[in-house]
Amino acid sequence: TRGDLYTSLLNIQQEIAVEKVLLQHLQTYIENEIYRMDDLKRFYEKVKALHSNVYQEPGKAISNPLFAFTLIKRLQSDWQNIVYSNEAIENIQALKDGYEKVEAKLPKAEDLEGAAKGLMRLQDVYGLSTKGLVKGEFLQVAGDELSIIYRPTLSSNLSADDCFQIGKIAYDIGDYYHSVPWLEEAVTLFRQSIGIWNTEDQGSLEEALDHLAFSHYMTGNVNYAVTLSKELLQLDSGNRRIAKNIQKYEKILRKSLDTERKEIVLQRPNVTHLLTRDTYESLCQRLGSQPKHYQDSQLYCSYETNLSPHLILQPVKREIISQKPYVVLYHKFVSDSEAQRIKEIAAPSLQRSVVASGENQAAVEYRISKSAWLKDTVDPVIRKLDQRISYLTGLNVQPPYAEYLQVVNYGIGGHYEPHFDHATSPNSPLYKLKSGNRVATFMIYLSAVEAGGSTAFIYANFSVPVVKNAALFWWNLHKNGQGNSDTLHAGCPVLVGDKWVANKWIREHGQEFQRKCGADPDE
Ligand SMILES: O=C(O)CCC(=O)C(=O)O
Ligand SMILES: [Fe+2]
Repeated sequence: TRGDLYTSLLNIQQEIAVEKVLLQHLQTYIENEIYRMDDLKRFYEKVKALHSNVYQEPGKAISNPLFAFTLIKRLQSDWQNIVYSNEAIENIQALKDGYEKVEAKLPKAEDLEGAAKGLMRLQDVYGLSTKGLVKGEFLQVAGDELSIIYRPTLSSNLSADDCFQIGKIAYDIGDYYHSVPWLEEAVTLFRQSIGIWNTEDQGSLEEALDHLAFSHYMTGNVNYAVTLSKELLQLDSGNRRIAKNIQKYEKILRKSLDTERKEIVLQRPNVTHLLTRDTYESLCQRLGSQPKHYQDSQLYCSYETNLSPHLILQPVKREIISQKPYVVLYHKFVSDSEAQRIKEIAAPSLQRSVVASGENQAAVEYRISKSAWLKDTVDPVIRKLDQRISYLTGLNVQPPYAEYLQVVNYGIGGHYEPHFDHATSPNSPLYKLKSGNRVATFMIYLSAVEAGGSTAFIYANFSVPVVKNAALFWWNLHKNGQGNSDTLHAGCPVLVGDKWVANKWIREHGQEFQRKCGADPDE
C-alpha cells in the first residue's frame, strides 16, 4: 500500500511516531552542529585575540620564537584542519541516514494530494471560509454571514507555504476554483514575511504570485492577472516569461475594452457522477426535512426483544428514524469496550476501501476510507456481535447468508458519496457470494465524531448524526426483491474526528421465513 495513508485516520496517527524519530535525529544534528560551531568560535576568538593584542606590534610579537612558531604551525596545519574538517559532512550524513531509515514509512506525493483534496472537499461540503481555515477556525460562509460550525480545543495556523501547496495541488489539476483562494492566502502571508527564508518551504512569494496570476488569467480575471504579474516582475526583473505574459494580458485587455466587463464568479469543478450533490451537501450540514418524533406518531422509541429470550432481560432501545424507507437506530448496541476491541482487531488489516465498479472492485475518490473484513472466528467479540444482530433482527447472519463484518475507518475529509448498498446490476461482484442481493444493512457506529460524518439518506431527505455505540438498520430491498431507491445514502465527510463504523450486510437467501416476500412494490 503506497500513497493511501491519507484514507485512514489510524494511518495518519501512526505518522506521529515517524515524525518523533525524525525529531530525535534533528535534535542530535543540531546539538552536534552547535558543538561544532562553538568549537569553531573558540578557535576564531583565540586567533582574533592574538591579532588584537600581540600582533598589534608585528615586529615585537614575532621576535618571540614561541609566537613565531605558533603562527607558522597555525598557517601550515591548524587552518587546514579547520577548513577541511569532515565534521559538518558527518553530521549531515547522520541526519540523512536517519531520514532514509524511515523513508519507506513517510507519506507519498499522493498522500499530500489526497490530504489537500480532503480539505477542499470539507470546504465545499460545509461551505468553509478559506481565511478561517488559515487561522485554524471552522467558519461557515452563507451569503454574507459567517458562523462558527466547530470550535477546536487545539488550534493551529497554516503557513504561507501550507497555503501555497494546497493551491498548487488544485492548480496542477486545473482546478482554479480552489487554487485562487488558497494562492491568494499564500500571497498575503508571503508578503508579510518578505525577505525571511524558511528552509522547509517549497514555495515563495514569487512562485505564489506566478501561480495565482495564471489562475486568475484562466478564470477570466485578466486585469488582476496583470497586477499580480507586475508585482512579480518587480521582484524578479529579469524574468522574460513574465514580461511576455504581461504584454499578452494587456493586449487581451485592450481588445476587450469596448466589450462589457462582467463580474467573474468562479464555478466549482463539475462532478458528473453526483447529480444529487446539492441535497447531499445540505443533508451533511443539516438534519433534513424528516418530521421530528413529536410531529409524527409513527416515529417512536421502544424497548426491543424481538421475542428472543436472549434480549428479555436486556432489551435494546430502538428509535424509529423513518418509516419509509424503514430506518431504525438501536441505541447502545455495543459497549465502549466492544467497540474498542473491534477497532483493535481490524486495525492491522485495514486496506483502502473499494466499491463495485462494473464486474470488479475499485478504489475511487468518492469513497475515502480503509476497511477490514472480520470473520466471526477471529475473536469471540465478533461472534457475540453476530449473535446479537441475529437475536435483534431475527435474521440469519451465518455465512453465506450475511457477509463478514466490514470495519471502516475514514481519513481526512473521509466520506462515501451517495450509493446503494445493494447491487443494482446483475453483473455486480456482490453476486459472487451466490446468496442473493443485500436485503438489509446493519451499521454500527464504533466511535463518536466531533463534527460532520452524518449518514445521509438523500431521496428520503434526512440524515442521522453519528451516535457512538448505536447501530442503524434498514432494508435495502422491497419485499418483492426490487431495490428500494429511497435507501440511497451517504457517509458525509468527517469534518473533525476519527470515524469508525462496522457494516453487516445481510443477504436475501436464508431469510425466507424471517422476511417473507410480497408482491406489493411499496412494501
Ligand atoms: O459511514 C456512513 O455513515 C455510511 C457508510 C456506508 O454507507 C457504507 O459503508 O456502505
Ligand atoms: Fe452504504
